[in-house]
Amino acid sequence: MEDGTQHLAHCMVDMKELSANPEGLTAAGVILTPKLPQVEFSLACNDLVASGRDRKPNALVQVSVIDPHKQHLVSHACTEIVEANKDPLFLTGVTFPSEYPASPETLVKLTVYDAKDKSQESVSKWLIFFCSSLLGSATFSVGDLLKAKDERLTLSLRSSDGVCTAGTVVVSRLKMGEMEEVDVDHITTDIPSQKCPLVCESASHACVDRENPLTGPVFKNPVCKVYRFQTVDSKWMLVREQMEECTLSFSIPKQLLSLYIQEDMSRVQDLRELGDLSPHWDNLRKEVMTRYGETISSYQETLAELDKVTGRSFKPSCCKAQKSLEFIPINLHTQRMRVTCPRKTDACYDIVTVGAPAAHFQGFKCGGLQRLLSRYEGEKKSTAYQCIYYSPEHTAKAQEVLSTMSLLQPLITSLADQLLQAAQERSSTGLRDALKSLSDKTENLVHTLKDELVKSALLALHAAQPGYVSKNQKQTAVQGESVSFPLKHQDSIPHHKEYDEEEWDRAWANVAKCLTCVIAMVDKLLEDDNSKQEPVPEQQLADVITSHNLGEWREQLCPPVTRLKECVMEVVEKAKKAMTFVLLQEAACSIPQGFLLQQRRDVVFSQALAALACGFIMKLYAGIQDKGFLRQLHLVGMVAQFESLLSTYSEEIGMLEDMETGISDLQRVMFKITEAKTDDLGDLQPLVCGRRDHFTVEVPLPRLFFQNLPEEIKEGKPLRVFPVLFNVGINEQQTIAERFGDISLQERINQKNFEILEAYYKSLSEKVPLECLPCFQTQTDIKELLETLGQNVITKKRKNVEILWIAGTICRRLNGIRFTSCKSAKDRTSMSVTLEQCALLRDEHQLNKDFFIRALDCMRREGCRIENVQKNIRCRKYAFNILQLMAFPKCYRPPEGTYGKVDS
Ligand SMILES: O=P(O)(O)O[C@H]1[C@H](O)[C@@H](O)[C@H](O)[C@H](O)[C@@H]1OP(=O)(O)O
Repeated sequence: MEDGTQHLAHCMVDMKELSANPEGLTAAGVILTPKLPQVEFSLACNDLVASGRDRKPNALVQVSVIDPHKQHLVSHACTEIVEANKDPLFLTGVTFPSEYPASPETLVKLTVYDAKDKSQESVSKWLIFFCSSLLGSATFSVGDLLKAKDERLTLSLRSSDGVCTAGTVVVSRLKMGEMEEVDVDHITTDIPSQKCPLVCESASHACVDRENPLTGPVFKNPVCKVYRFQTVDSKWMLVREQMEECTLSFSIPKQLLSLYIQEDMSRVQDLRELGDLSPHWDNLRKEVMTRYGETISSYQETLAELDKVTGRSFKPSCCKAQKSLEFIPINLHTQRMRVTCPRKTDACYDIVTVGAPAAHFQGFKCGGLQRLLSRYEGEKKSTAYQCIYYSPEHTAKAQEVLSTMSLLQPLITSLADQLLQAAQERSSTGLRDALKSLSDKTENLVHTLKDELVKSALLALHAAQPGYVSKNQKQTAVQGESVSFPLKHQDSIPHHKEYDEEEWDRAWANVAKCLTCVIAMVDKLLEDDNSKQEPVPEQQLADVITSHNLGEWREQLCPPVTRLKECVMEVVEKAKKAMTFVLLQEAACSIPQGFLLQQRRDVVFSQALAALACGFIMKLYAGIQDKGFLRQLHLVGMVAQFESLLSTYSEEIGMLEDMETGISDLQRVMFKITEAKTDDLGDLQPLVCGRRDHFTVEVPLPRLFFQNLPEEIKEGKPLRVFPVLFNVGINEQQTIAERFGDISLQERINQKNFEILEAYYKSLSEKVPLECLPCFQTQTDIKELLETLGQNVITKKRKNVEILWIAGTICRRLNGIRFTSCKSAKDRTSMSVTLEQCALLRDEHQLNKDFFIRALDCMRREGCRIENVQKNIRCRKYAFNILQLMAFPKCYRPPEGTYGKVDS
């Protein structure tokens, strides 16, 4: 028998081997299907003989693979312990993912142990082998199983001396998606709820993959687990968990960092272009530029560090406070539960798990973003003695005006050129079309420029130039706010002429006038063209000919179009300076705090966006053939529901405050679907563009999939997401918060996000027929669920996890993206994900109630989440102690033996 250390070592080798072929993808073409697990089987034993005569064994099977090259055993999987049963039937199955180099020759060794007594469960699973006695073992090849009748093998278990038979082990192949209804009582057991191990019969040997073929180029290193559980009517359901990493963990933050750098560099450039400023403003500008420079070089350093990281696609929890990785989300994984039930189509339930998007490196001593930002706004207002105070709304408006102008100006120029091109070609339709677009865009621009903020900022900028003296030497009013800094007349500098307040109105009105001239000219040309086509008397015909001789269309149209372009250029330049001046105020009065806060916000947003993009793509791939879903997506958008289990005590308050802002900032994100140039992996990577106030994530799809999308999506319609966050703390810290502290943060978050969710549902039901939503067995009306949620968020009830359950259910019913989070998405998150999975099996797949706790324990003991813990801390134990667990709601407590102190 191998000792525990060997088991552990083998297990780690195993993990390495599993990730050896990280891509798991076939070559280019329409590739996106990683090969799915092909060989999966369940185990049961019969007639086991325990050492003590009167005892029935507590059996577990340890599954090892004999490595043909190295000729040694590699631990592969382990079942749960079935207590006091000589004919145990194990719920945890065995799977060989396609990445595992299994072949028909692969030899599998099954070793059955007797865990003696229940107290042994309090030690780690891997140590159980130390204190267990070996009952017997059997070996078979994968080929034997595939060839066997009904793909089932019954093998004799040999005792350690190889002489006696210690019972039998039954190996039954499992096939997802190929389950027939089978009568299940040809193996007798002592426990009525444990019947036949035969859960799957297939008509054909070919494993048909009924999952969506598009599983994606961004998901990596799958970990799979299979189980079988009994339904209320004594049938068997087959369940597979698949957990994957996401390459977006790194690629989105890296793209964002480049965009932040680019944005800040262009801010610096804009500030330079403000021209001469009086010494006071010039000094502030220099200081602000220095700060931008510091941010830029810090981000460049981080980016360089990240570029050095290769081959990793997740950040383990132990690196959460590492500076160079602060933009990377913690422990980001996707998890899919697939369920096969007799006579039913398979169902999949997806969830994204991620550590709280928060500035772990910067720490939480002074709280998190939500608190820091509001405190900072207050302070800024009262201490902005050096500069002009603009409200956050004004600053946001200035950013918006800048973005709009940077989009519209080049567009107007190119539409003006298109108009001239159409004139050159004498194309009436071309002229009309180009004119229509040109008018629309120019009107939009004029509308943007008419904003009072532009006008008042121009006045403020004028006053900030060297030698300015105001009419009455009095403080200048800036849009209802007063300039708290007295603008002094500087004698040494020549005086400006008085500021002409009407000048700006004339400037933007000129743009409108130029457009009117262009429209009039196009009308005239088209009218002339029309009349030329009508039969006309001789004299009039001569006039038409003469008028045409006056010049070609292009020549006639050129002067007003050129004037329009010049006017647009002129106003945009002025407005850009004005808005840059507003942003200078914002930056100047916030030195250094504002810059530090912006960096914190960038960090948190980066983690949140990586998680969101991962969830969006997972959802999109899964729903790519679902017309209702696609319709909902482009007509309204998708809910992204974050469940958080942070406590409102100590440093987790700060985490939650960071998370709240990070998630809310996701409202500034849109998605666009594009057609990939090729099906190569590189061309299928999402692309982020935009700036802090508005980012777009472009998701390329292979041609085949892109072509079948609704026209609106193909045309590049921006797709919205509605992020919502619900938090309920569950641990001992939350107990303290509830007894002696303050849980108002949690209450406020839940209330606010409930309102967002409610508003989303309202708009969804107005725009999309509710038949577009997925069907569920539990057909409680969504409205009713919302009402219950609404009541729960206002009810004072300790650790009211029902809020999370109902919010999660609503999200699934609304076809949204589910996220679960805690500090590191390792321990509490694992409890929640497994609970949610079992609740879905109970509510949607008639899981037998006697199997609920067993299923939950199996998943927590042997499932993907314990592998997640292993990946993070290289130890298979949830980091809870007994005292902590006593404070947990019961259903969040892991089974004995799976938790404890983690040796680092
Ligand atoms: O995954 P988490 O629940 O955030 O992990 C916590 C765990 O809940 C807690 O009991 C333990 O003391 C640690 O703080 C874990 O956080 P880590 O971030 O250290 O994994």
